[in-house]
Amino acid sequence: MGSHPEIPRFADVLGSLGGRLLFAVPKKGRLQQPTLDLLQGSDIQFRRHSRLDIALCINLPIALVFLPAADIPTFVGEGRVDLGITGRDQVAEHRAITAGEAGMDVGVEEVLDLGFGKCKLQVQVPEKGDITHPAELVGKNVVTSFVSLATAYFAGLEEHKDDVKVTINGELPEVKKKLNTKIKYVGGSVEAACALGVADGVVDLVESGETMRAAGLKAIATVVESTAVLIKSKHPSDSDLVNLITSRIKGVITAQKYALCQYNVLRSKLHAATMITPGRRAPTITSLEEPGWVAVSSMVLKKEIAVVMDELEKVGATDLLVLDIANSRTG
Ligand SMILES: Nc1ncnc2c1ncn2[C@@H]1O[C@H](COP(=O)(O)OP(=O)(O)OP(=O)(O)O)[C@@H](O)[C@H]1O
Ligand SMILES: O=P(O)(O)OC[C@H]1O[C@H](OP(=O)(O)OP(=O)(O)O)[C@H](O)[C@@H]1O
Repeated sequence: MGSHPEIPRFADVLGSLGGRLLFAVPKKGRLQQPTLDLLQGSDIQFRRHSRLDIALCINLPIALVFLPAADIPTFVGEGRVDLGITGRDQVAEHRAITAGEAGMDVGVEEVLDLGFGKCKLQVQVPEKGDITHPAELVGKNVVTSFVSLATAYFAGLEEHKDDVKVTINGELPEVKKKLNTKIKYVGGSVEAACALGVADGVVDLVESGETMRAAGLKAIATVVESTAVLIKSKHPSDSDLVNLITSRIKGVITAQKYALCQYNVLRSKLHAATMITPGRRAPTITSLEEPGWVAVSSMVLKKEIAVVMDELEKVGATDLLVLDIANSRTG
């Protein structure tokens, strides 16, 4: 028999944490890579053994725990894990679950919107069918992976059948009685349920809409709009470290969103130019050796950069440069 190299076990690593802050990150799926990129940008260094779902950070007293995105709000909500990254849809589902269980507290606070993983949880029905409004699904079969959110949503519809504007962005309708609508759980490929005759409608995530259209479905209402979020437990083990990680992640996100725009302009045109580039707090202005001229440097949203450059040229700015920001700390 060959000898096996020593493979650390999850329980052993967990038992030897020595007061480290636990930070849950998605172990797979669409949120994993952008989350790992964010950790790298925040200089949270770690080494992960293959197959092991826990990794100790090398340069901070943190341990990363790799968990399914759907389970992260539960672990953070229970308070054993201090921080987590998951979708707002998953946090909303956790809220809907805990709202339905007497004495259970949601236990989770959203700290930061991370901007990636943008999608919508939508009510969808067959494109060629008669249903055009979610209230028409009341009493019928609805299939979803988000059972508690869908239950709360249809409870709202059943209570206010005539109210066409029932949405639960933020507000959760109370589930007071047994629903007439039959909500069934499936773990994936939700979009197939209507074609397979299992559902009259589904509640599923939509990003580009390709999956929905390929399944012959159309969206008729939005239950939750989602992006990835940083969440924390209500009583983290080390609030200072939570604040440090939050600042680092915030710095990386700001750096991704903004570029630094630099240009030269006549002082007489400075007012017009700085109206175009007001900066986050204020632009930095320095005098040039050439009389009457100033140099301006200002943070500009990346998505607006082309229009900003067009406008700057129109007011006479020259020597325009746009520089990437590697990292940032702003107020
Ligand atoms: N098409 C999408 N576009 C953008 N974000 C998405 C999309 N689908 C899911 N998400 C986000 O990613 C989160 C995790 O979904 P994903 O399907 O990647 O998870 P998973 O852990 O691999 O689960 P599953 O095994 O059920 O697919 C969702 O809760 C949502 O916030
Ligand atoms: O609007 P689109 O860009 O097409 O994305 C939406 C699809 O993405 C997710 O599924 P995923 O691909 O993660 O597979 P799953 O069905 O196994 O969850 C979601 O559940 C939708 O099916």
